[in-house]
Amino acid sequence: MPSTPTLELRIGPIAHGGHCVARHEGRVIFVRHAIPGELVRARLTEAEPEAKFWRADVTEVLEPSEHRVAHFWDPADALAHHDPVGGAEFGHISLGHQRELKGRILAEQLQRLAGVDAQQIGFSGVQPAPGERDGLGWRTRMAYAVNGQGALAMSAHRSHRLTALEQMPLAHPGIENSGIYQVDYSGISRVEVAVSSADDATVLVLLAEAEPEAAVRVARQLPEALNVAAFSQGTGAAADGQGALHQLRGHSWLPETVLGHRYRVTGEGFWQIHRQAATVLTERVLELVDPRPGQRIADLYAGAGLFSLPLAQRVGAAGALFSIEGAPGTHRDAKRNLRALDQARVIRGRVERMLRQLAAERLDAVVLDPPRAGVDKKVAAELGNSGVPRICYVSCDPASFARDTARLAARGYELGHVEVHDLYPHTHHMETIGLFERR
Ligand SMILES: C[S@@+](CC[C@H](N)C(=O)[O-])C[C@H]1O[C@@H](n2cnc3c(N)ncnc32)[C@H](O)[C@@H]1O
Repeated sequence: MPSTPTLELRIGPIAHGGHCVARHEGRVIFVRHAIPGELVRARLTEAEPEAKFWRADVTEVLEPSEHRVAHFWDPADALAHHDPVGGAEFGHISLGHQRELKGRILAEQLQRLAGVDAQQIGFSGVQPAPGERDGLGWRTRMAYAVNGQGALAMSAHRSHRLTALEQMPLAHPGIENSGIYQVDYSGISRVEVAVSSADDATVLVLLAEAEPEAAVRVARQLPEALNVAAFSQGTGAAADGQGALHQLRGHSWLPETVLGHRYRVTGEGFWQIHRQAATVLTERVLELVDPRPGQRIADLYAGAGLFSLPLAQRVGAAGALFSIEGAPGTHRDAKRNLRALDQARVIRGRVERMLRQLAAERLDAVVLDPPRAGVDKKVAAELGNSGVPRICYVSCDPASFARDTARLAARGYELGHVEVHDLYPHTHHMETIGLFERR
């Protein structure tokens, strides 16, 4: 029985961050595992008397939404467990309605933070990945905690409580069938697993923050076919990438192929998570930016060069492509991935510091794909002052995207087109692409 109090709540609108808004005696309560319109009983998880808002998790549904479905994964089912694991927090909502809610979140954020009416600029709803049926098996990258018994585990939302796992239905079958769940990971802090979407089979296991003897012992237990490396993060910020990778078996990188272009991605380096994301996003960026021979384009937060490579190819030898990435390992991948193209200038550094250097380059377009936090104020201001005719902004967070839309608008850039792709089914995440043109 729960020791914390429960409340009966009528669920209001969906909000950014995967929860719905409800009110109790005038106070806002952010409720997880609910659907707008439902009447639920919810357990308070954060309820400081003086706090402006509280948090709660649904424990019982008194009046279900017509869009409620049985959760596909028991450990994440809030109706079955008090501390459901995170990572599939929309699994109780039909896939179609998940997309409807994500579209509402984007529209609300754009309206509230940037004063933009999404419908007026042609926003036509959230698009599923091509061929999507059940929203399962899409994650080509997984990160697991390790519990006290050495088993792969995940934590509940805003909690350190771990649940041991024997499967994760959102993970790519190449990961699920690789034999990783049957191993004792004692002595390892975190396990990251990635599968190549080029062949759906090559798997790399990264043992993070591992005691050296433990890493060797675990590598011996893992099936022979798997590539294994030990990884230590170091102390720097992600973009400064002070991590060190130590190869234990096979390669410490994965091959990827997107629209006929071949890439190599180092274990700890960034790559899109959904098995189709790299293709979907590259196709859309190319269509929106429409690069022409001789043009000069910058790809900021470029990762391993996913967009840089086809952009460089399209601008051709008479053009120039500037690919800027902060993490050293990922930058090295980009250098290697773009080495055949003389027009590609692959620059390592933080965008905040490098953008000024591009000011004299008379750019025709900028593509940017920052981390969840979006671009910082200074980057938005410099981009806004750059005079570049078009900016294609790829974003994994609708709130920072809307905030940056307002910042760019203040410098004369109008959001003329926005689209959202459901590249994180059964979670509240989404991928937004916006095209800004200079007024
Ligand atoms: C969302 S990923 C996009 C990568 C690439 N566009 C792709 O789709 O594969 C963001 C990238 O920005 C890098 N990054 C984060 N902060 C940065 C910064 N301040 N300056 C430069 N790169 C940064 C990360 O290392 C990561 O590779």
